[in-house]
Order: sequence, then C-alpha cells, then structure tokens
Amino acid sequence: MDQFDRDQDDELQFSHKSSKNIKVHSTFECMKLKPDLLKGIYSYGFEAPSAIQSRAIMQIINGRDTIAQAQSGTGKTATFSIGILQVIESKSKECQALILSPTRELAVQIQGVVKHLGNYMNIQTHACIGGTQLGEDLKKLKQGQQIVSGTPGRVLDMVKRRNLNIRNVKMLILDEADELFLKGFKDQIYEIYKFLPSNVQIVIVSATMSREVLELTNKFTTDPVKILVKRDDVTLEGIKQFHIQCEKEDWKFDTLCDLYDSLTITQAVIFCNTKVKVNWLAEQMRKQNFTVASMHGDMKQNERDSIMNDFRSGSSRVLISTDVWARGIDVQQVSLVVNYDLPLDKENYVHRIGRSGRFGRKGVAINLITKDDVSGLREIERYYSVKIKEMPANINDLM
Ligand SMILES: Nc1ncnc2c1ncn2[C@@H]1O[C@H](COP(=O)(O)OP(=O)(O)OP(=O)(O)O)[C@@H](O)[C@H]1O
Repeated sequence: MDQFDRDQDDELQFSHKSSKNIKVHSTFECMKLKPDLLKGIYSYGFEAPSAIQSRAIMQIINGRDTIAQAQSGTGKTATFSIGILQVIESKSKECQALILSPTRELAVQIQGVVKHLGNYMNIQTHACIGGTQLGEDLKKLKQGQQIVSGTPGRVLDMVKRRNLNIRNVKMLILDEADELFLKGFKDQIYEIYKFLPSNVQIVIVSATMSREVLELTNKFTTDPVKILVKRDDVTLEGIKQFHIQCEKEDWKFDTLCDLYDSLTITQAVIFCNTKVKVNWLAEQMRKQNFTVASMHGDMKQNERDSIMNDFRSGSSRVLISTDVWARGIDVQQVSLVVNYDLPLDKENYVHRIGRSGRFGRKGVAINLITKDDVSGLREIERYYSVKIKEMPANINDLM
C-alpha cells in the first residue's frame, strides 16, 4: 500500500462520512426564514436553494456546529450568510457573527453577499481586512457592526486593541477552513477563538476537507453535523479539464499566446505559482501586445482593489494571478482557467479550476505541462478520479 492508498483508506474510514438523516429543505419558504430575509434572498435573484443550502442552512439556524463541504461555486457563501442573518438580533448592535477567510478580496466579497441578502434587515456589516487604513476600521467598528467578515490578522489586531468586541459573538464561520488551518493562519485563529464565548457555534466551510483538517476541527467543535463530499465527487462535471504537453517550459508562453482568442471569449484566469512569475508573464504578454491584468499579494491594496473592480466589471478579461485568486473569488463570467504552472497542492487544483463553472455554468480548465509535470498531473487524476485529456481543437465550443 503506497502513501496515496493509505491516505485514501484513512479518509474513507475516518473522515468522509456525512452525518445521517440530514433533512433536505427544498425551498427557502419551508425554512421559515424571516420575511425580510426571504425578500433579500429573492431580490438577490435566488429562486431555490442549492444542494448544500437545502441541507446546511437549517442545521446552522438550529445552532449546530456544522462542517459544510460542497463543490466550488455551489453557494456555500449564501449558506452561512442566510444562517447568520436568520439568527442575528437586529436590535442589538453587538458583533454577533464573525466570518474569517484567507484573503482580503474574499472577505470583502463575503461582506458584500451578506449585505445584499440582508438588504431589508437593517443590519450593519463590515469587512475588516489588512492593507486598509486602521482609522477607517476603527470608525466603522465604533458604529457597531453586527456581522464582521475579515482576514485573521486584522481581526485579531482589532480584537486585541479592544476595538472589536467579540464576547457576544454567537457564530464563528471559518471559510476556506483548510486553507486557514494549514497555511499559516492557525495560530491567529486559535488566538481569536480564545476571545470568543465558550458556547460559540462553529461553522467550517470549504470545497476541500482533508482528514488532517477534520481532525483539527475536532478540537473546537462539539458534535458537529457533517455534510461532506467524497473525493471522487469533488471536481465538477461541468468543468472540462485538459492538458497541453509543451516540449519545454519556454514553449508554454507561445502556447498561451496561441490560446489568447479563447481566453477572451468570456473571461479567463491564468495561474502561476509565484509572484515573480506573474510579473514576468504579464510583462511578456504585454510586450506581444496582448491585453492582460495581473494581481498578487505583494501589490498595494488599492492597486489590488482596482484590478478586482476592473475584472469584476468585465473591463479586463484576462487576469494572471497567484493562488491569492485560487479560493472563493466569484466572477460568474469566468469560463476558462489556465494553469501555467501546476499548483503545488492538490487542494488548490480544485479551487483554481473552480473559478470557472460557477453555479452550474460551463467551464474549461487547461493545464500547460512539460514532461516534468506529467507525474504531478497523473497524481491529480488519480487523487480525484478524473481524466485530464489532451486539449481538443474545438475548445471554444466547450465554454
Ligand atoms: N440558490 C442560488 N440560486 C442562484 N444562484 C446562487 C444560489 N446560491 C448561490 N448562487 C450563486 O452562485 C455563485 C457561487 O456561489 P459561492 O461563491 O457562494 O460559491 P462557493 O460554494 O462558496 O464556491 P467556492 O468553493 O469557490 O468558494 C454566486 O455567484 C452566487 O450568487
């Protein structure tokens, strides 16, 4: 038995078992939500709950610690947002729900979703993220924010400075929880947790949930309801996955240039593994007169914001980025993802390709590989039980 088999075996035995008899609520009406919340949901354009929403929202509302795994783009954000908005007491100005996520852009996006869904509820929400003026945060927090969505560093800072009181928080949401636990945020999360009331409800969310993460969550959840996805089902049918074999690394660039027309049919995200490579690739593309935007974590926040705004509005169509863009970011028009570099971990493969094919839309993922990447690609295929075939000629028809 090799490491892979052992992992799979462990996972089958230990972690990937959903709780039994989870009731499915197939309409928002039958969840008996507050009328103003229901109004917010419908005016946001939702008609019926997705699979995860129909299972997890009521568990969250009923106060259960919840581990909610569902494929990318299937509506996890609204799942916890609706849960929060239903239990929040709008009369109290105290912070009652805290949502943590790994990137600033994601924290802002989540705050936007909460705000829209709670549009008719007189709820104050705030995005508490690094890279912004402290003064702005302080002013907003002083006004009383019932729901705070933030990145762990800034939230902890605000809590320690006593500008954010989380003593009355009823619910802690950890979005992209595996990333939060495994990528350097663990200590900050534990520290924040210490400031929370002991009976705080915990909601753990991600499209990927390894055994390691589930074990870690054991430490601070109580008898959680688990809604999990088997590894074979983690990738979406609607996202077609391909590879292009390049003779050597240098040739990837020409291959990408050849793909440019396909990239601009709708919108596309190209992933590189380092900031240096993002800068390099963007520069090379521009030298060849291709229009591309680029973004990574070393850029100033106002620059990141303006790049995000341009991409969200559709005024830029091709974005080159690092894994800062891999998780959670929802731009429905993205139908193509290119891995210029294969990701360094298998989880982020799923998250990256999941930037396309949002909520049932079609998507295409193309992996540019050299012979050095073949074994990595095979491992991804094996891990998720998918076939990543050579890219066909009719790629534009698939988007
Ligand atoms: N019930 C619904 N009806 C219609 N659209 C919905 C519904 N729920 C969510 N959506 C839309 O689906 C898209 C994806 O939702 P969301 O960003 O919450 O996905 P996610 O599951 O968090 O994905 P990821 O794993 O990538 O973070 C969003 O544009 C959202 O507005």
